[in-house]
Amino acid sequence: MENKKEMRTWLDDLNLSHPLVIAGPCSAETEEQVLKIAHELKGTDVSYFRAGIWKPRTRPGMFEGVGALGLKWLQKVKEETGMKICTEVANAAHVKLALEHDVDMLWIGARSTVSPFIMQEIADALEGTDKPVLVKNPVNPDLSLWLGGIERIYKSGVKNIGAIHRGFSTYEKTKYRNIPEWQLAIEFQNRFPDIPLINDPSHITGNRDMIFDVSQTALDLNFDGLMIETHYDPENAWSDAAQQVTPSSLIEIMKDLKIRKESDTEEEYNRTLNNLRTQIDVIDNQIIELLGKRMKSADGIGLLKKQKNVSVLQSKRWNEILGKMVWEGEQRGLSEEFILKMFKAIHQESINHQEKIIKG
Ligand SMILES: O=C(O)C(=O)C[C@]1(C(=O)O)C=C[C@@H](O)C=C1
Repeated sequence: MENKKEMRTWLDDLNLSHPLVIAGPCSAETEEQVLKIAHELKGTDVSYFRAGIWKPRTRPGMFEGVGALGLKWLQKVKEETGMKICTEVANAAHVKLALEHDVDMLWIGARSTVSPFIMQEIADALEGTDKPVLVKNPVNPDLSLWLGGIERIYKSGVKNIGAIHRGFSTYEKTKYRNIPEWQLAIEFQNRFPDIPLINDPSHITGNRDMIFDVSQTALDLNFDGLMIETHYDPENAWSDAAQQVTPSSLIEIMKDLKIRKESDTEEEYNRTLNNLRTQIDVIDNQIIELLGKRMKSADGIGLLKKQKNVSVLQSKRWNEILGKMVWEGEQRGLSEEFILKMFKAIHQESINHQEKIIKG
Protein backbone atom coordinates (compact mmCIF):
# COMPACT_ATOMS: atom_id res chain seq x y z
CA MET A 1 0.00 0.00 0.00
CA GLU A 2 1.33 3.39 -0.97
CA ASN A 3 0.32 6.80 0.25
CA LYS A 4 -2.19 8.41 -2.12
CA LYS A 5 -3.81 11.85 -2.08
CA GLU A 6 -7.24 10.21 -2.69
CA MET A 7 -7.05 8.55 0.73
CA ARG A 8 -8.26 11.78 2.29
CA THR A 9 -10.91 12.71 -0.29
CA TRP A 10 -13.80 11.66 1.97
CA LEU A 11 -12.56 14.05 4.65
CA ASP A 12 -11.77 16.92 2.25
CA ASP A 13 -15.25 16.56 0.77
CA LEU A 14 -16.76 17.43 4.16
CA ASN A 15 -15.24 20.91 3.65
CA LEU A 16 -14.80 21.52 7.38
CA SER A 17 -13.26 24.72 8.74
CA HIS A 18 -12.22 22.84 11.89
CA PRO A 19 -10.94 19.35 12.77
CA LEU A 20 -13.38 16.49 12.25
CA VAL A 21 -15.31 15.77 15.46
CA ILE A 22 -16.93 12.42 16.14
CA ALA A 23 -18.91 12.31 19.39
CA GLY A 24 -21.58 10.33 21.17
CA PRO A 25 -21.86 7.78 23.98
CA CYS A 26 -19.44 4.94 24.55
CA SER A 27 -22.44 2.59 24.37
CA ALA A 28 -25.96 2.99 23.07
CA GLU A 29 -27.99 2.17 26.21
CA THR A 30 -31.60 3.07 25.41
CA GLU A 31 -33.34 4.79 22.52
CA GLU A 32 -34.06 7.75 24.79
CA GLN A 33 -30.43 8.09 25.86
CA VAL A 34 -29.13 7.95 22.29
CA LEU A 35 -31.63 10.53 21.00
CA LYS A 36 -31.19 12.89 23.97
CA ILE A 37 -27.41 13.01 23.48
CA ALA A 38 -27.78 13.38 19.72
CA HIS A 39 -30.16 16.34 20.08
CA GLU A 40 -27.74 18.04 22.48
CA LEU A 41 -24.98 17.64 19.86
CA LYS A 42 -27.11 18.82 16.95
CA GLY A 43 -25.92 22.08 15.42
CA THR A 44 -22.41 21.85 16.95
CA ASP A 45 -19.12 21.07 15.17
CA VAL A 46 -19.86 17.35 15.55
CA SER A 47 -20.12 15.77 12.06
CA TYR A 48 -20.47 12.13 13.04
CA PHE A 49 -22.52 10.73 15.92
CA ARG A 50 -20.96 7.62 17.42
CA ALA A 51 -22.36 4.90 19.66
CA GLY A 52 -21.07 1.43 20.48
CA ILE A 53 -23.65 -1.25 19.72
CA TRP A 54 -21.48 -4.32 20.18
CA LYS A 55 -19.04 -3.69 23.03
CA PRO A 56 -15.87 -5.74 23.35
CA ARG A 57 -15.36 -5.98 27.12
CA THR A 58 -12.37 -7.23 29.04
CA ARG A 59 -14.39 -9.75 31.07
CA PRO A 60 -17.61 -11.65 30.38
CA GLY A 61 -20.67 -10.63 32.36
CA MET A 62 -20.19 -6.90 31.80
CA PHE A 63 -22.62 -4.91 29.61
CA GLU A 64 -21.80 -6.04 26.07
CA GLY A 65 -24.01 -3.65 24.12
CA VAL A 66 -27.61 -3.65 22.97
CA GLY A 67 -26.83 -5.27 19.62
CA ALA A 68 -28.57 -4.71 16.28
CA LEU A 69 -31.52 -3.00 17.96
CA GLY A 70 -29.27 0.03 18.51
CA LEU A 71 -28.80 0.45 14.75
CA LYS A 72 -32.46 1.52 14.50
CA TRP A 73 -31.83 4.19 17.16
CA LEU A 74 -28.83 5.43 15.17
CA GLN A 75 -31.01 5.67 12.05
CA LYS A 76 -33.41 7.82 14.06
CA VAL A 77 -30.51 10.06 15.06
CA LYS A 78 -29.73 10.62 11.38
CA GLU A 79 -33.38 11.36 10.54
CA GLU A 80 -33.95 13.72 13.46
CA THR A 81 -30.62 15.61 13.60
CA GLY A 82 -29.03 15.29 10.16
CA MET A 83 -25.78 14.09 11.76
CA LYS A 84 -24.00 11.22 10.07
CA ILE A 85 -23.80 8.04 12.18
CA CYS A 86 -21.01 5.59 12.94
CA THR A 87 -20.37 2.49 15.02
CA GLU A 88 -17.77 -0.19 15.73
CA VAL A 89 -17.84 -3.49 13.85
CA ALA A 90 -15.93 -6.55 15.00
CA ASN A 91 -16.95 -9.34 12.61
CA ALA A 92 -18.60 -9.98 9.23
CA ALA A 93 -22.11 -10.18 10.72
CA HIS A 94 -21.71 -6.72 12.31
CA VAL A 95 -20.54 -5.29 8.97
CA LYS A 96 -23.52 -6.76 7.14
CA LEU A 97 -26.00 -5.35 9.68
CA ALA A 98 -24.32 -1.93 9.82
CA LEU A 99 -24.34 -1.59 6.03
CA GLU A 100 -27.97 -2.76 5.84
CA HIS A 101 -28.89 0.00 8.32
CA ASP A 102 -27.02 2.58 6.25
CA VAL A 103 -24.47 3.46 8.93
CA ASP A 104 -22.33 6.22 7.35
CA MET A 105 -18.95 5.27 8.75
CA LEU A 106 -17.59 2.18 10.50
CA TRP A 107 -14.62 1.74 12.75
CA ILE A 108 -12.67 -1.31 13.79
CA GLY A 109 -11.56 -1.52 17.42
CA ALA A 110 -8.10 -2.04 18.87
CA ARG A 111 -8.89 -5.59 19.95
CA SER A 112 -9.83 -6.52 16.38
CA THR A 113 -6.85 -4.81 14.74
CA VAL A 114 -4.49 -7.15 16.62
CA SER A 115 -5.91 -10.17 14.78
CA PRO A 116 -5.09 -10.53 11.08
CA PHE A 117 -7.78 -13.26 10.81
CA ILE A 118 -10.57 -11.05 12.07
CA MET A 119 -9.28 -8.10 10.02
CA GLN A 120 -9.42 -10.22 6.88
CA GLU A 121 -12.94 -11.38 7.72
CA ILE A 122 -14.05 -7.76 8.21
CA ALA A 123 -12.22 -6.64 5.05
CA ASP A 124 -13.98 -9.33 2.97
CA ALA A 125 -17.37 -8.29 4.37
CA LEU A 126 -16.64 -4.63 3.55
CA GLU A 127 -15.56 -5.33 -0.01
CA GLY A 128 -16.14 -2.37 -2.29
CA THR A 129 -18.14 -0.21 0.16
CA ASP A 130 -17.81 3.55 -0.29
CA LYS A 131 -18.44 4.22 3.41
CA PRO A 132 -15.36 5.51 5.24
CA VAL A 133 -13.76 2.83 7.42
CA LEU A 134 -11.49 3.85 10.31
CA VAL A 135 -9.02 1.43 11.88
CA LYS A 136 -8.01 1.90 15.51
CA ASN A 137 -4.43 1.13 16.46
CA PRO A 138 -3.86 -2.37 17.88
CA VAL A 139 -3.64 -2.56 21.70
CA ASN A 140 0.11 -3.13 21.48
CA PRO A 141 2.40 -0.47 20.00
CA ASP A 142 3.04 -2.19 16.68
CA LEU A 143 2.91 0.15 13.69
CA SER A 144 3.25 -2.68 11.14
CA LEU A 145 0.23 -4.50 12.57
CA TRP A 146 -1.80 -1.28 12.43
CA LEU A 147 -0.76 -0.57 8.82
CA GLY A 148 -1.28 -4.23 7.91
CA GLY A 149 -4.87 -4.03 9.16
CA ILE A 150 -5.51 -0.88 7.14
CA GLU A 151 -3.94 -2.50 4.09
CA ARG A 152 -6.32 -5.47 4.31
CA ILE A 153 -9.29 -3.07 4.28
CA TYR A 154 -7.77 -1.01 1.45
CA LYS A 155 -7.06 -4.11 -0.63
CA SER A 156 -10.69 -5.16 -0.46
CA GLY A 157 -11.55 -2.06 -2.46
CA VAL A 158 -12.38 0.33 0.39
CA LYS A 159 -10.82 3.61 -0.72
CA ASN A 160 -12.27 5.86 1.98
CA ILE A 161 -10.11 4.97 4.94
CA GLY A 162 -8.76 6.52 8.09
CA ALA A 163 -7.00 5.65 11.33
CA ILE A 164 -7.80 6.24 14.97
CA HIS A 165 -5.04 6.64 17.54
CA ARG A 166 -6.47 5.39 20.87
CA GLY A 167 -3.22 4.73 22.74
CA PHE A 168 -1.54 1.50 23.81
CA SER A 169 -1.83 -0.92 26.73
CA THR A 170 0.97 -0.94 29.25
CA TYR A 171 1.86 -2.68 32.50
CA GLU A 172 3.54 0.50 33.69
CA LYS A 173 1.66 2.67 36.15
CA THR A 174 0.97 5.89 34.24
CA LYS A 175 -1.58 8.68 34.37
CA TYR A 176 -3.07 7.34 31.12
CA ARG A 177 -5.44 4.44 30.57
CA ASN A 178 -3.57 3.74 27.32
CA ILE A 179 -0.24 5.47 26.79
CA PRO A 180 -0.20 7.72 23.72
CA GLU A 181 3.30 6.88 22.40
CA TRP A 182 3.07 10.01 20.25
CA GLN A 183 6.21 9.01 18.31
CA LEU A 184 4.31 6.11 16.82
CA ALA A 185 1.53 8.40 15.62
CA ILE A 186 4.16 10.75 14.17
CA GLU A 187 5.76 7.84 12.32
CA PHE A 188 2.32 6.87 11.03
CA GLN A 189 1.90 10.38 9.58
CA ASN A 190 5.38 10.26 8.02
CA ARG A 191 4.58 7.01 6.25
CA PHE A 192 0.99 7.86 5.26
CA PRO A 193 0.52 11.64 5.36
CA ASP A 194 -2.79 11.37 3.46
CA ILE A 195 -4.56 8.79 5.62
CA PRO A 196 -6.78 10.90 7.89
CA LEU A 197 -5.64 10.39 11.48
CA ILE A 198 -8.16 10.86 14.28
CA ASN A 199 -7.23 11.04 17.95
CA ASP A 200 -9.32 9.31 20.63
CA PRO A 201 -8.50 11.14 23.88
CA SER A 202 -11.25 9.25 25.73
CA HIS A 203 -9.45 5.91 25.53
CA ILE A 204 -5.98 7.42 25.90
CA THR A 205 -6.86 9.19 29.15
CA GLY A 206 -9.64 7.10 30.66
CA ASN A 207 -10.37 10.33 32.54
CA ARG A 208 -12.53 13.25 31.40
CA ASP A 209 -10.32 15.82 33.19
CA MET A 210 -7.45 15.07 30.82
CA ILE A 211 -9.42 15.09 27.55
CA PHE A 212 -8.74 18.72 26.70
CA ASP A 213 -4.99 18.44 27.22
CA VAL A 214 -4.58 15.32 25.07
CA SER A 215 -6.87 16.77 22.37
CA GLN A 216 -4.72 19.91 22.19
CA THR A 217 -1.54 17.84 21.89
CA ALA A 218 -3.15 15.88 19.06
CA LEU A 219 -4.08 19.06 17.18
CA ASP A 220 -0.55 20.43 17.75
CA LEU A 221 0.71 17.25 16.06
CA ASN A 222 -1.51 17.83 12.98
CA PHE A 223 -4.14 15.19 13.69
CA ASP A 224 -7.19 15.56 11.42
CA GLY A 225 -9.85 15.07 14.03
CA LEU A 226 -11.05 13.87 17.43
CA MET A 227 -13.37 11.14 18.62
CA ILE A 228 -14.70 12.03 22.08
CA GLU A 229 -17.15 9.94 24.11
CA THR A 230 -20.11 12.02 25.22
CA HIS A 231 -23.00 11.24 27.59
CA TYR A 232 -25.56 13.52 29.28
CA ASP A 233 -25.03 11.62 32.56
CA PRO A 234 -21.44 10.30 32.37
CA GLU A 235 -21.32 9.17 36.01
CA ASN A 236 -24.12 6.71 35.40
CA ALA A 237 -23.05 5.51 31.95
CA TRP A 238 -23.22 1.73 31.51
CA SER A 239 -19.61 1.61 30.27
CA ASP A 240 -16.50 3.82 30.56
CA ALA A 241 -18.15 6.23 33.03
CA ALA A 242 -14.92 8.00 34.02
CA GLN A 243 -13.93 9.09 30.52
CA GLN A 244 -17.15 10.46 29.06
CA VAL A 245 -17.94 14.18 28.98
CA THR A 246 -21.32 15.92 28.80
CA PRO A 247 -22.34 17.53 25.50
CA SER A 248 -21.91 20.98 27.09
CA SER A 249 -18.35 20.12 28.25
CA LEU A 250 -17.61 18.87 24.75
CA ILE A 251 -18.76 22.19 23.28
CA GLU A 252 -16.49 24.01 25.79
CA ILE A 253 -13.55 21.77 24.87
CA MET A 254 -14.06 22.41 21.15
CA LYS A 255 -14.31 26.16 21.76
CA ASP A 256 -11.07 26.27 23.80
CA LEU A 257 -8.95 24.11 21.51
CA LYS A 258 -6.41 26.09 19.50
CA ILE A 259 -6.15 25.16 15.86
CA ARG A 260 -2.69 25.93 14.60
CA LYS A 261 -1.65 26.38 11.00
CA GLU A 262 1.21 24.49 9.37
CA SER A 263 3.35 27.56 8.70
CA ASP A 264 3.37 31.34 8.40
CA THR A 265 4.71 33.52 5.59
CA GLU A 266 5.81 36.53 7.68
CA GLU A 267 9.46 37.40 6.97
CA GLU A 268 10.63 38.09 10.52
CA TYR A 269 9.09 34.82 11.74
CA ASN A 270 10.86 32.87 8.98
CA ARG A 271 14.22 34.60 9.58
CA THR A 272 14.16 33.84 13.31
CA LEU A 273 12.94 30.29 12.69
CA ASN A 274 15.78 29.64 10.20
CA ASN A 275 18.33 31.02 12.67
CA LEU A 276 17.14 28.71 15.41
CA ARG A 277 17.06 25.75 13.02
CA THR A 278 20.68 26.45 12.03
CA GLN A 279 21.60 26.37 15.72
CA ILE A 280 19.82 23.04 16.08
CA ASP A 281 21.66 21.61 13.05
CA VAL A 282 25.03 22.58 14.57
CA ILE A 283 24.10 21.12 17.97
CA ASP A 284 22.78 17.87 16.41
CA ASN A 285 26.11 17.41 14.63
CA GLN A 286 27.98 17.99 17.90
CA ILE A 287 25.77 15.41 19.64
CA ILE A 288 26.61 12.81 16.98
CA GLU A 289 30.31 13.64 17.16
CA LEU A 290 30.29 13.30 20.97
CA LEU A 291 28.35 10.01 20.83
CA GLY A 292 30.92 8.71 18.34
CA LYS A 293 33.69 9.66 20.78
CA ARG A 294 31.86 8.03 23.69
CA MET A 295 31.62 4.77 21.72
CA LYS A 296 35.35 4.92 20.97
CA SER A 297 35.97 4.98 24.75
CA ALA A 298 33.53 2.06 25.11
CA ASP A 299 35.50 0.17 22.44
CA GLY A 300 38.63 0.76 24.57
CA ILE A 301 36.87 -0.61 27.65
CA GLY A 302 35.68 -3.61 25.58
CA LEU A 303 39.26 -4.40 24.57
CA LEU A 304 40.47 -4.16 28.18
CA LYS A 305 37.65 -6.42 29.39
CA LYS A 306 38.45 -8.93 26.68
CA GLN A 307 42.08 -9.12 27.80
CA LYS A 308 41.07 -9.59 31.46
CA ASN A 309 37.97 -11.69 30.78
CA VAL A 310 35.62 -9.26 32.57
CA SER A 311 31.87 -9.07 31.85
CA VAL A 312 30.42 -6.26 29.74
CA LEU A 313 27.53 -5.30 32.03
CA GLN A 314 28.64 -3.39 35.10
CA SER A 315 25.38 -2.63 36.92
CA LYS A 316 26.87 -0.64 39.79
CA ARG A 317 28.75 1.73 37.49
CA TRP A 318 25.73 1.97 35.20
CA ASN A 319 23.34 2.91 38.02
CA GLU A 320 25.77 5.58 39.20
CA ILE A 321 25.82 7.11 35.71
CA LEU A 322 22.02 7.03 35.42
CA GLY A 323 21.51 8.67 38.83
CA LYS A 324 24.04 11.40 38.06
CA MET A 325 22.62 12.10 34.62
CA VAL A 326 19.02 12.31 35.87
CA TRP A 327 20.20 14.94 38.37
CA GLU A 328 22.21 16.85 35.74
CA GLY A 329 19.25 16.69 33.39
CA GLU A 330 16.91 18.11 36.00
CA GLN A 331 19.24 21.13 36.43
CA ARG A 332 18.75 21.85 32.72
CA GLY A 333 15.00 21.30 32.56
CA LEU A 334 15.21 17.84 30.99
CA SER A 335 12.64 15.31 32.19
CA GLU A 336 13.65 12.13 33.98
CA GLU A 337 11.69 10.14 31.39
CA PHE A 338 13.76 11.63 28.57
CA ILE A 339 17.12 11.16 30.32
CA LEU A 340 16.34 7.54 31.17
CA LYS A 341 15.22 6.74 27.62
CA MET A 342 18.23 8.44 26.06
CA PHE A 343 20.84 6.92 28.38
CA LYS A 344 19.33 3.46 28.15
CA ALA A 345 19.73 3.72 24.37
CA ILE A 346 23.32 4.94 24.77
CA HIS A 347 24.07 2.09 27.21
CA GLN A 348 22.67 -0.48 24.77
CA GLU A 349 24.83 0.90 21.94
CA SER A 350 27.88 0.83 24.22
CA ILE A 351 27.13 -2.83 25.10
CA ASN A 352 26.71 -3.67 21.37
CA HIS A 353 30.10 -2.11 20.63
CA GLN A 354 31.80 -4.04 23.42
CA GLU A 355 30.07 -7.29 22.45
CA LYS A 356 31.41 -6.93 18.93
CA ILE A 357 34.94 -6.52 20.27
CA ILE A 358 34.73 -9.30 22.86
CA LYS A 359 33.23 -11.79 20.40
CA GLY A 360 35.42 -10.64 17.51
O1 LIG B 1 32.12 1.33 32.63
C1 LIG B 1 32.10 0.25 32.01
O2 LIG B 1 32.54 -0.80 32.46
C2 LIG B 1 31.52 0.23 30.66
O3 LIG B 1 31.53 -0.81 30.02
C3 LIG B 1 30.89 1.45 30.10
C4 LIG B 1 29.39 1.43 30.24
C5 LIG B 1 28.90 2.77 29.61
O4 LIG B 1 28.69 2.81 28.39
O5 LIG B 1 28.82 3.77 30.34
C6 LIG B 1 28.81 0.28 29.48
C7 LIG B 1 28.46 -0.88 30.08
C8 LIG B 1 28.42 -1.06 31.53
O6 LIG B 1 27.25 -1.71 31.94
C9 LIG B 1 28.62 0.18 32.25
C10 LIG B 1 29.00 1.35 31.66
